[in-house]
Amino acid sequence: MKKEQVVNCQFSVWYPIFKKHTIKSLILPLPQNVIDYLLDDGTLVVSGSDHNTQQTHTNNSGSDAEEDIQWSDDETTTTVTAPEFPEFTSKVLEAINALGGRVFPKLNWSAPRDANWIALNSSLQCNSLSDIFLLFKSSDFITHDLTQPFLQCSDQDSPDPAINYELVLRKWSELIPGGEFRCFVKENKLIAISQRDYTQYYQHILKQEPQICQAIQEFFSQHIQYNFLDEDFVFDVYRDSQGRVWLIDLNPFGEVTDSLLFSWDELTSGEEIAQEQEGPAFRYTTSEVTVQPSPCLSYRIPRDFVDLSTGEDAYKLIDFLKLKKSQQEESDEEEEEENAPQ
Ligand SMILES: Nc1ncnc2c1ncn2[C@@H]1O[C@H](COP(=O)(O)OP(=O)(O)OP(=O)(O)O)[C@@H](O)[C@H]1O
Repeated sequence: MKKEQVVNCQFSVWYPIFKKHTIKSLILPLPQNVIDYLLDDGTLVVSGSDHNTQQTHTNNSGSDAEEDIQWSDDETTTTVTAPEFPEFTSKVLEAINALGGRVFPKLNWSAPRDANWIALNSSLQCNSLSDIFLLFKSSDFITHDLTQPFLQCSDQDSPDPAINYELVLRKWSELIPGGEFRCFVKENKLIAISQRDYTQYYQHILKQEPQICQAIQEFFSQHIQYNFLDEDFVFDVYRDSQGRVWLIDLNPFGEVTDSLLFSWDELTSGEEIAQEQEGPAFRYTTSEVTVQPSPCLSYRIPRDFVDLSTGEDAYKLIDFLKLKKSQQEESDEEEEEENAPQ
């Protein structure tokens, strides 16, 4: 996979080409000070002038954003005032309103799928900039977009293309995971289709396999084939309850994209897949037995920590601070004992 393929798969590159066949979205340039804020991992802060800007945190952040921190009387806590971006905030709110009040946020390539557990509603649905910041600041996928988008490219000797970072806001749509499929295109030929949410068994896929496969093939040949900048790429689709197919996302054809129920070896060599049938190979989970844990589970931390960090359960925070205090007292006592004359 070449750097150019990654560049071509940015949202702002493919969206204008396939606008009619995908979910309505708006693209906002990301100012440098917002990028810096997203990359500053000193504090996990709920921010934005659209919400309360003050949060109390335990003092373990090591942040160097000194103007943002005021020491409180109690030395175990600091009051953190999130930086504000008034102009950007109003543009984002305007865009959210234009999209119906609820949005799905992404950067140039990725959505913060690994961070949905931290949101109060455990979802990527956002209605304010602070919702978006909380997800973005908690997501390794977003950090990857910002810091190393060309990590897995084969042409490492060539200079990295310049990237203009963008906040993508998509109209929130209730997508049923069983309707999502990932399609692999090599030399402008649709070679493979995989159920996207492969950790679950969906009976309707088993029952409607020929219809699903045909609908996706038609969608590809009518709207996608030969219209994209590369001849090798991966696209994600959603088949709605009326059988209509929508484009959800476009990804590079290579290791950086999850091959789901295929392997990149098979997809690149094409041998095993070609043997199966004339059209694309279609794979889906066929029984409960093969159901696997969700791939994003490893990104989670215990719910207690989430409640603490979001202040959802005030009593947990109080218990936590009490615990810290008693631990401190214990260690002070131990120190005193150690230092005591023999
Ligand atoms: N507009 C939307 N409203 C609600 N949910 C959405 C929307 N767009 C996408 N999703 C959900 O979020 C998931 C991830 O979306 P998307 O493919 O855009 O993210 P991504 O980070 O590019 O993922 P990947 O890295 O797997 O390509 C989709 O599978 C879908 O379930």
